[in-house]
Amino acid sequence: MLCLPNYVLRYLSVIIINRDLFMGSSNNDQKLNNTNLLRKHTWHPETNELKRERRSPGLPGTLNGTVSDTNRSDSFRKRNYSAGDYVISPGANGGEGSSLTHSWTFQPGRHNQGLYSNNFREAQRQWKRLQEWGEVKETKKIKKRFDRFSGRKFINDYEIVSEIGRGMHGKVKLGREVNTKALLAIKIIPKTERRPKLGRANSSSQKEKVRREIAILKKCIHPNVVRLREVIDDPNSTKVYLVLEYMNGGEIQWTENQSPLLSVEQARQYFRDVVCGLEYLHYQGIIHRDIKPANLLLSSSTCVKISDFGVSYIARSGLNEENDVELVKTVGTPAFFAPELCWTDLDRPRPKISEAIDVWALGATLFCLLFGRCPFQASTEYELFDKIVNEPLQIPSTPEIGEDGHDLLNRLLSKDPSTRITLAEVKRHPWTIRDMPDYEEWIKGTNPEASGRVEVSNDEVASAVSLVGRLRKKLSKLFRFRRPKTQEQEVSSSPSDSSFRRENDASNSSLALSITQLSDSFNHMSMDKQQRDASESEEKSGGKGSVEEVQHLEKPKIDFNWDRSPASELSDPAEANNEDVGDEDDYDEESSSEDQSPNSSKMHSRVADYDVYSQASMEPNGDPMDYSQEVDFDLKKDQVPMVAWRDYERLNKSRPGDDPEYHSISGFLSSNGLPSSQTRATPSYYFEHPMTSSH
Ligand SMILES: Nc1ncnc2c1ncn2[C@@H]1O[C@H](COP(=O)(O)OP(=O)(O)OP(=O)(O)O)[C@@H](O)[C@H]1O
Repeated sequence: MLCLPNYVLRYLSVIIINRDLFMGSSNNDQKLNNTNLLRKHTWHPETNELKRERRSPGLPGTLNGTVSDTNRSDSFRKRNYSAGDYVISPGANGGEGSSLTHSWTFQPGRHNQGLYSNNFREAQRQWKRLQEWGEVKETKKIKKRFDRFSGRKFINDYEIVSEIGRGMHGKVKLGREVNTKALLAIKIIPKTERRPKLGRANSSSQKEKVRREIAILKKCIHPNVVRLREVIDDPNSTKVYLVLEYMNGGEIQWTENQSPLLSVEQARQYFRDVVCGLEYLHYQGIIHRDIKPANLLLSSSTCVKISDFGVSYIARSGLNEENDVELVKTVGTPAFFAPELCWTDLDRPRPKISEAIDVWALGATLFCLLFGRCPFQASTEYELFDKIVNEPLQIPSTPEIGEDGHDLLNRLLSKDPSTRITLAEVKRHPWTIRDMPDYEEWIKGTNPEASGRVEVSNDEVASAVSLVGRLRKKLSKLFRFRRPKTQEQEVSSSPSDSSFRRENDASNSSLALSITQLSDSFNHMSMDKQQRDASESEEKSGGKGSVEEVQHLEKPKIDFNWDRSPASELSDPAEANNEDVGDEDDYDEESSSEDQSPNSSKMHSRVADYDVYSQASMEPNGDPMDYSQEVDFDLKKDQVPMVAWRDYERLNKSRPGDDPEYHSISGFLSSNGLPSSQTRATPSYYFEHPMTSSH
């Protein structure tokens, strides 16, 4: 009989089992299932469309049974529909309000190979490729470009493809390296918190967070730690750009209505990866302090990597010798806090805080992955802390994790950090190594000592990000909003104005104007609202004081100064179609290095951008729109209608109803014939339109 090697047999069985995936099927239902089986899908409420999600398929074979969906609520639909790693769309067979019932039995597919044969080797192969990146690249200059014909946006060597997600402090974009076409994640973090909000870190802690994250990522190079490729930190920019390895599986999806989404085998596999990453970090003297499923990202080979080092602790002289007060700070996520962090008992000494807090959080994370809920739950933080410290751990009976599973969880979630299991012990625990063909090889291959120790010094943390000087910030704002001089502005002066002059160059009259112009611009932005408020308060008070306020806020005259076409301004002909642009939403915050010259004609287009936004983009109630989160890029003169159109569409969508203002814009743009990126109307057309010029 013909003897075939094991791997060939495995591939053959995968092909036979999944023949419909490979050969197609005439049955529509089957096709639907197959499509859904290949990728996780997300329902997009705005378009009522199913879209393929960035997340890679997980490990088939995790769910046997029926998944049904019958007239689920809207809020439920907005979340991903998940069934194991597969998603059923409510819109797939009929759109809004339809019901859909599907059942199937999963079969092991090609993605389960890693699971049974240990994905460690694949992860290592992938890791080798990443190592070709070498040292983290540090770039001190940022150049942003927008190709108006294709609508493509670029930051240095990367094209911005889409947005992956947003965190508390920044956002993450999917980027594509222009030369290699490799996908990367670009994390954009403000160097300082712009508008500190209640419950948000203040400016200095934000700076510290960014610095720590960069300093750690620069040094920590490990297959289970998200890899940093480049830091783009332009001193003239208020943001820092971290170019990271793209984790196309996204965050681990582990729960739906408090039910687990992962099989025990998947949870175990992910757990092993986190143990390796964490062991490496501890070896390097780093306590992560925020281990939880949301900070664990999946790569294409379903290898899990630790991310988000914003609250990590960096020991100066090895973890064992430290007993820093810094460690006592309760940073991280309460549900994953170790008992020693929740200590409220004044009669008993608080146990020493060490890297064991990460081991607890790892236990809590494993609990989440296995059972779809946190080990301790409460409605208030106080109650939660009390439970974490005093309540015995209850391990659910399903799914069945065996005695060794119970033992491991009990030891990970030991209330006393001195008896808590260590990571070295975890790696040899029977539950961890179950199913591993050669666990000794794994333990040897993942020994952190092999990678050598790196040190992250305080100096490195302190110098991880260049700060934007106050002066620079002022200048960048000034040039962004600077508008052509008027006689009135020439003679105006204010205390801030003169102090600014003293600080810099008294002879520079154009700079002397700047603060007035700047504040004028800001006033202009909020003018309509203030006018309304002022007249309201005048009405209420019946007095005259508020009238002065209104007069003070008189609308500045719009004067476009676009003698030259943007393309002709570019010195490099190759760049003729690629204009320099601000970042997606940093339009009102920063300009790139080359825009700093007051003589730059790009500056004028920025002035125009501002005016366009302040005029064209009011909320229907008259409030100026907050473009800090919305603007995709700076406008140039012939893009104005296009952006306005897009805004119209967006507003109109989100506000159905009859708003004449927006319908008027719509009519105007449609009559212009090309309500798309091809529109070639100029801003003057736009402002001559009776509706828009009436503002
Ligand atoms: N390298 C990456 N590859 C793919 N997705 C990523 C990557 N880094 C972050 N993400 C995703 O981008 C989103 C935002 O990430 P970010 O770290 O800014 O937010 P966060 O995890 O909520 O952090 P924070 O606690 O700082 O707010 C998250 O959904 C995260 O999963």
